Amino acid sequence: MSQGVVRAFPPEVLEIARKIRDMEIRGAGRIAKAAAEALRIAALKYEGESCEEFKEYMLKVAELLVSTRPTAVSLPNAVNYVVSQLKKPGIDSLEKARSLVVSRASRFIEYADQALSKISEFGEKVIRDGDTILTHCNSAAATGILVLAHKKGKDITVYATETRPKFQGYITAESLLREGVRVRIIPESAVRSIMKRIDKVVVGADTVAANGAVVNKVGTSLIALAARERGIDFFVATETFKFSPFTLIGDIVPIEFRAETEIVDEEMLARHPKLRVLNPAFDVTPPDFITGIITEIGIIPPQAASIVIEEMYGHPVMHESLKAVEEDFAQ
Ligand SMILES: O=C(COP(=O)(O)O)[C@H](O)[C@H](O)COP(=O)(O)O
Repeated sequence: MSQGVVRAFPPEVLEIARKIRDMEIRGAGRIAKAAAEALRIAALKYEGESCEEFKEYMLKVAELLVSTRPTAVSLPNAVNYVVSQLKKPGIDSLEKARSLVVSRASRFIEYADQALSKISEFGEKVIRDGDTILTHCNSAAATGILVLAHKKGKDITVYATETRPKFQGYITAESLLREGVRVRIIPESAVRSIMKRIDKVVVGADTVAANGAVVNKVGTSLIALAARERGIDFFVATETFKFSPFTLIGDIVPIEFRAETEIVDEEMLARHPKLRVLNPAFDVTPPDFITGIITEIGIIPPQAASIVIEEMYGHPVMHESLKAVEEDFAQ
């Protein structure tokens, strides 16, 4: 690799990174697609002439994107998919390297869109006419299922949690209302008391670990607990690129902790200098609480997560390139 100074990133790339960090682009699937798009733009806008410098520059862009939010594995998975093959032998000209990045980014985005439609089709089958369904936060994968069930003429009612502190439940409610779905918003604290009205739960995922545990918006695991208490089916809707190859070798999924001021205002913090606020953005739902994971390749039991990961990514110990790219990002 050249030791030259890495070029400035295009403003569009910096803007996408900022939007992901500030949650203007949010939700694990959208984050992954935005990262792929940022890599595509970075490749197209590269103005140098050296293949080696291009590779170094792309790895730096990749590193910037991966650093924006820590929990959703869709982000490093998308980035790895787009840039990891730059390390393969034979990528020895700038044009080859650039077209590799552009074509893989486009392919990822196309795959992600198709995956969402397939998830809707598989997931719609678990929804019955007359069902009342609880969802949490805002998940494109979960919402797609509910919209398709409604479009197929099933009379459903959706309970959407507010999802404090960022109120993503409002986004869910509005997108369902636009499609004509009947919606009730509830505070998360009401979940257990309304569970008697619920026929099934459908939520999204940020990461699926090799043991089938699902990392999603904080509060998901409490909803799963309340559903289990009543024997209510709990489904997770997710693309397979949210399955984490890193957990196959024991890596822990990092949980994002966000600013104290999302929970308590500056004035209260100033009045009580000893007060500390914990604001975890995600939590972990154990596999035993999950009825099925609805993916674009079918509905799988959570216990099959490691098989899916090996099929999709190979075993990381056998497949050094994935780890090598990850280490590059960490430098
Ligand atoms: O937890 C969240 C979003 O959290 P945040 O708002 O903090 O990003 C969503 O349930 C998953 O990302 C899945 O969403 P999708 O199915 O759209 O990928």
